[in-house]
This record gives sequence, structure tokens and C-alpha cells, in this order.
Amino acid sequence: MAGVVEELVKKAGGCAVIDGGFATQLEALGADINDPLWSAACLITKPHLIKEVHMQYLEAGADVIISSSYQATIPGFLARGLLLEEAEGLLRTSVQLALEARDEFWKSTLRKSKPVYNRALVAASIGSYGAYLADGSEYSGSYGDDVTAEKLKDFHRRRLQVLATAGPDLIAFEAIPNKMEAQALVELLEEEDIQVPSWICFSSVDGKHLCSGESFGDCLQILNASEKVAIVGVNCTPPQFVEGIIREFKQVCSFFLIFRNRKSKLLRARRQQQTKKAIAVYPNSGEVWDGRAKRWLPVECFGRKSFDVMARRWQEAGASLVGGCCRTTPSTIRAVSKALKSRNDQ
Ligand code: MET
Ligand SMILES: [Zn+2]
Repeated sequence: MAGVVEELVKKAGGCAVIDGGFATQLEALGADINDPLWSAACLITKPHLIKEVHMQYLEAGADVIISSSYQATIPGFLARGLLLEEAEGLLRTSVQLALEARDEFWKSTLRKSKPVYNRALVAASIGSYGAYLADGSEYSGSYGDDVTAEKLKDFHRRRLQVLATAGPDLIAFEAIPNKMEAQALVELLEEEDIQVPSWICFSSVDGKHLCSGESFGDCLQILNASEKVAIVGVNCTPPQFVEGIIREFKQVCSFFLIFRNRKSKLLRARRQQQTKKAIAVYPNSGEVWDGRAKRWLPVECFGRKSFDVMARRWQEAGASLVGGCCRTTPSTIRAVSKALKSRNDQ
């Protein structure tokens, strides 16, 4: 784990709290995100709301806040008629707004007698190529035959460079739906020699595979090989799958070597974890987006357990960072923070 994350996780008592759905809360404050740029449209129209959402999550107890750049892309801004410098400027603004919120909030908590908060970290969000396409491939992982790892690297390169030099504590690659994109990101981090520690989180619709149907194990091997990747995990995945996914990430694979001599049989086991990296999980609320009807379908039953109760189990299963994604709110994060931190006080 990178030093800065290790320190935060330790200060948070073993499990740091990530914020909740960013676009969700922006919409709750009245922003219109029905736009090809989704929540990033507010970088142009309503930057003050972006800062307010960050403040609300900090107030709720988030130890890590994620910037508004998930669907902010240079081609997306150019298509909106902006110049290249303006597009790059907006990427920097997304990190700046989160840093300002963090610094202002931290200053205000220092004035209080009993500090109950940690100084939060800012993660610069980078959504998948599919999020940019906004054609559903974000959740199918199918980019078509003409998309190669090189093409994905070229798509991600400039945005990564700009965000990495804007001063974030972390880079958060979010909802990565397939193995080729994971491979492209790891190569890009090395090629550009990015010094800011990264997390790479996958998305899953069945709890057993990435959205593409590829195995977590294969993708983790790719991420394990990179020192630039400090944290691995899943986000925007139904919460009922998360405990199983953490266990799968932590799963111990055993290789049995059998030696025989004339009479005896010696069994030796070599044990190996799927990953030793820190694990971050920040699932969605479990509601399902009905694209045709353009509405959220209610949460599928997951044993009536509430998000904060599940968050404790995720920590027990081995997650070091826990938060929420789409359709979770500051009240979700307040409950998660209370559940995880009250346990630490005991
Ligand atoms: N950080 C992004 C958000 O909360 C992640 C979106 S996942 C589709 O809006
Ligand atoms: Zn999400």
C-alpha cells in the first residue's frame, strides 16, 4: 500500500471511508446531469455544487473524496465546443475543487475541540472508455473488435497526465469493465511513470466476474505486477455481491505437489493469495437502472441487511477502504462511517 494510504487506513482504525455516489448527490442538489458529460457537465455550469457535494461527504465522515472527473474527457469537452486548453483546465478544476473542499473542511474541524475527522485524501477520478462512449459498454465491457489496448492507452493518456499533475493524493480508475482496459491502464501508468499512487476498481454485474465476463483472478495478476497500483477493488456493483468478491480477492490458492517414493506419499502445499494489495469496495445501492424507462428499479432483496451492516462485514472480510457508489448518499456514508469507526472506539 502506498505510504499515504497506509497512514490514512491506520488513522481510520483499519478501514478508511470513501465517499458515496457523486453524481447522485449532485442531482439531489438540483443539477441536471442528463448530459453526455454526465456529472462533469457541472464543471462548466455549476462548479459551486461540485464543491458542496464534496463538503457534504466530508461532513458525513469520508476519509477519501473522489473528484468530479469520472466522465470528464478531453474529446467530450471538445465535442461541447471547448478549446483544448479549456478542456485541460476543467480537468484541473475538478481536482482543485476537491482539494479546496478538503482543505477548508480540515481547517474548520481543527477549530473544533474534539477532532473526529481525519484529514481526507483526494482521489482524481478516471472513468472507463465505456463511460465516455455512454453506450452501455461501461456495464457490458464489450468495446468491439476495433478497440485495442493501444487505442485505450491513447484515449486515457492525456487526461491521466493532466490529472496526475493537478495535485491529487491518488488516482482512482473507476468501474473498469474488462481485462484489456486493466492491462492498458497498468502499461500506461508505467509508460508515463505516474508518481501518484493509483487504485483500479472493477465493476461486476454477477458478482463472479468483471462486467465483460472475464475472471477477477486474471485481472488481479495484471494489477499485482504493477507497483504503481496501490489499491484494487470493485465499485458500482450490487452490494450483495461484495463480500463474496472480497473473499475471492483474498482467496488462498493452493498448489499441491505430490512426491512419491517407494512407500510414502508426501503432500506439500504452496499457498498464494490472489492479491496482497489493499482492497477498496464502494458498491452502488443495489438499485438497477432501467435504461428504457429511464428510472431506477427498487433495491433487490439482500437479506434486509442495511448498507452499514454490510460495510462491517466487508471490513471483516478484508477491505481496507469502504464507501458507496451510485444511488448512495451522504446519509449512507454517515452510517458507514459510524458503523466502522464506532467499532474502532470499542
Ligand atoms: N465517482 C463516480 C460517481 O460517484 C462513479 C460513477 S460509477 C458509474 O459519480
Ligand atoms: Zn457508480
